[in-house]
Amino acid sequence: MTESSYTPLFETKRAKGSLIYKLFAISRFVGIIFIWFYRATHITENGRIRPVWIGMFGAEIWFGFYWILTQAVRWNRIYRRTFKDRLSQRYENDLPGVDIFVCTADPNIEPPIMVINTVLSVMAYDYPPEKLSVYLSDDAGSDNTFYALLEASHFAKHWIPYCKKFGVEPRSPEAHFRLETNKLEPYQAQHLASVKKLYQDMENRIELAKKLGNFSKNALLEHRGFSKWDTFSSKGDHDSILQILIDGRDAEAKDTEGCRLPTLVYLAREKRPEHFHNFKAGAMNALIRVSSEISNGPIILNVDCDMYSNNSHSIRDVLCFFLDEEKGHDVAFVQFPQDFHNITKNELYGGSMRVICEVELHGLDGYGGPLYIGTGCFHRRDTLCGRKFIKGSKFQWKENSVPKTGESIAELEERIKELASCTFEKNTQWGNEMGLKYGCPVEDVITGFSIQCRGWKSIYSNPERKGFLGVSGTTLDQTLVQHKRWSEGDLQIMLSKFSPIWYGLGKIDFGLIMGYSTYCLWSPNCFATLYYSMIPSICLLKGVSLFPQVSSLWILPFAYMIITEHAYSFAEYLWSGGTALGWWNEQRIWLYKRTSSYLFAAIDTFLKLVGYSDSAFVISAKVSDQDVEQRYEQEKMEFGVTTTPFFAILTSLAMLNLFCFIGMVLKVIRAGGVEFDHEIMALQIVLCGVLVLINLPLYNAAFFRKDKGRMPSSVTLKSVFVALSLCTCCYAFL
Ligand SMILES: O=c1ccn([C@@H]2O[C@H](COP(=O)(O)OP(=O)(O)O[C@H]3O[C@H](CO)[C@@H](O)[C@H](O)[C@H]3O)[C@@H](O)[C@H]2O)c(=O)[nH]1
Ligand SMILES: [Mn+2]
Repeated sequence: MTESSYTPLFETKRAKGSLIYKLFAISRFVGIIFIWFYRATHITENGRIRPVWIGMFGAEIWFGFYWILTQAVRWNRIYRRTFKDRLSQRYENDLPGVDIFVCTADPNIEPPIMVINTVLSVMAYDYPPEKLSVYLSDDAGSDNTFYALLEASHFAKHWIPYCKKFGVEPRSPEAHFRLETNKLEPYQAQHLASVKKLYQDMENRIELAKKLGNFSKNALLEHRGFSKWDTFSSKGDHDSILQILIDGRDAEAKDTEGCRLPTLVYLAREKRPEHFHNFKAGAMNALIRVSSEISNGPIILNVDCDMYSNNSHSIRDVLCFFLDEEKGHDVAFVQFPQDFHNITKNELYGGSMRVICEVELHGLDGYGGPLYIGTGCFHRRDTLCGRKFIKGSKFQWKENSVPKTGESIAELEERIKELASCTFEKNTQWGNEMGLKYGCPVEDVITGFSIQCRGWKSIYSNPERKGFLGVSGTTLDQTLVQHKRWSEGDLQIMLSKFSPIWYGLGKIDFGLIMGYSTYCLWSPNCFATLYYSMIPSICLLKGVSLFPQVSSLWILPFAYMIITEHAYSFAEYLWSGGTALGWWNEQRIWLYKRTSSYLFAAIDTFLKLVGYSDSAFVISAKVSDQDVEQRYEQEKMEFGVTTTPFFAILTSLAMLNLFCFIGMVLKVIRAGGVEFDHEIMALQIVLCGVLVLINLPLYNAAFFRKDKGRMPSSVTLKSVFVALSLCTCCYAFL
């Protein structure tokens, strides 16, 4: 193709209305300055500094500063559109190989049947099968998962042709079977029935094998793979197990229609108690090396085991970015949003992260690209392995290929198994300059950031039809645990050598630095939020005023900030596709995350800094009991666990606000309204009142509910005690 006839493979559009938004933001900035000015000039009373006011000032400085950071992701939003027909015209016969990595780590939390649904969905991409290779990393080294994958390798021979023949979406069997099927043509209905029957038989066999703890004689005889478990002692202590279940290069590997099949590989990297395994990052790096000897696809897609492909065209979408002749050369990775198939209408736990996906990531894209968020992300293999971007360089897609060695599959497996051993990375740059970085609970974010600092861009791909759908947490505890891991990991990045501020400066756009900082500073939000949700309420009880009185002009900036904050976030939430009640729920979960997850994340990060604690990767639950599931569907908040420290804090705070509010009301009644000055207390009454309102589901769970999801009475008792003591102490000393 000549330069002049260049037609792009994708287009980029800027969001409309950004001027209006900028004016609005400036007016809010002025509001912040007024509030700061008010605090600074009113902090003394009769020549003495009011200590409680210092805290208020501190909190307001933090909130103002943090709000400024969050502006970057709203200034400059962009949207992408791809032209897949042009891609086919130009590259159909030269498409690059794509290696797909699926990670799993625990067959109880992540049932094998769910894992293989994800695997099958990515095997059925609309892409030449001989260029597709799917790798499953199993950090549990579970023979159940292996067995399920073996079953999937057979079922794929029926499933893939079915998908392609009828062009079905999505291509995860379970998700497809969930769809309405009564409108199907008889011809497809017949095929569907038979493929469904095969699926159910397979599912039964997998279930049965798990129950009995052994595998059908056929499977054992047929597959030498099971012998690898002979030396297996536990999930943390075993040899590498590498099995090529379908060899895509083998001309015999065909589906029922005679078409080639994608390569399918099972890998359980070696684990030994004396070698730290680095969680998912370790698994990914082992996969990068092992795959480089089998298929060596220049593009790598990484998905969590619950994130099935919901759109069979995603690979083609992504290639429009990578292969664009003008703008594709510096693209390191293409990130899809994290979407979920089990979100309820008013998402009680804010699970969809709506505003992040629909607004903020588009904003980051405007400054050089979104974060790598660990799943639904396509990488350029070379970049992931540490290659720098050199300005002006153009990438040759055909470079990567695996030399033909003529070995048998078994010989190949035996030779490259070494790449997944515990000692392989010793004295290498893996986990550091090469592959995913180690030592951070959000390996994804820090890895993506360092790639961007090497001069690469990333792209946010958020087409109408969602690319991937996973499982969102179905209990409050799960949500808080997950956010603790994220906010802790992000804060660690902020304090590490790879801090967006000092490491990123000069390497990436300043807007992107601000964007990263909003996430990396999630956790420190806990302090200002805790202060603001406790002290004004206690002062209300005591009759100490912390805000300007209603008749003063100083009330204006406060009123303006409070009203615009909520009105804007409400509008933004609705634009992003949410419901009004969903927004209200979002406010609650915002408060809960900030006062529990973020607090523990900050404490643990501090302990880690002084060498007292190690951060772990607590795997998010993907299945739950039926009654828990039912309450989730009904959007009833789930509190029924005693073992979590989160609830004690949340309940204590809720009780504290309840007591302060009731105390205030009693005082007013007793004094007949004489001694109580509503004028100077108005904002505190509103604040405390809203905190009580937002906690209604919690009081309900603590005092009225009878089901298993209610607040354990031990937690309620403890919290009432803590709240009462806090009220009394503060009352005495403030
Ligand atoms: O030792 C481990 C731990 C986890 N995983 C896998 O990592 C994935 C993500 O784990 P999950 O518990 O589902 O975490 P989430 O909180 O849902 O994960 C988000 O956040 C993580 C970083 O904290 C990223 O790694 C994920 O990709 C991203 O989806 C799953 O497929 C796990 O099987 C491993 O392979 N090995
Ligand atoms: Mn997950």
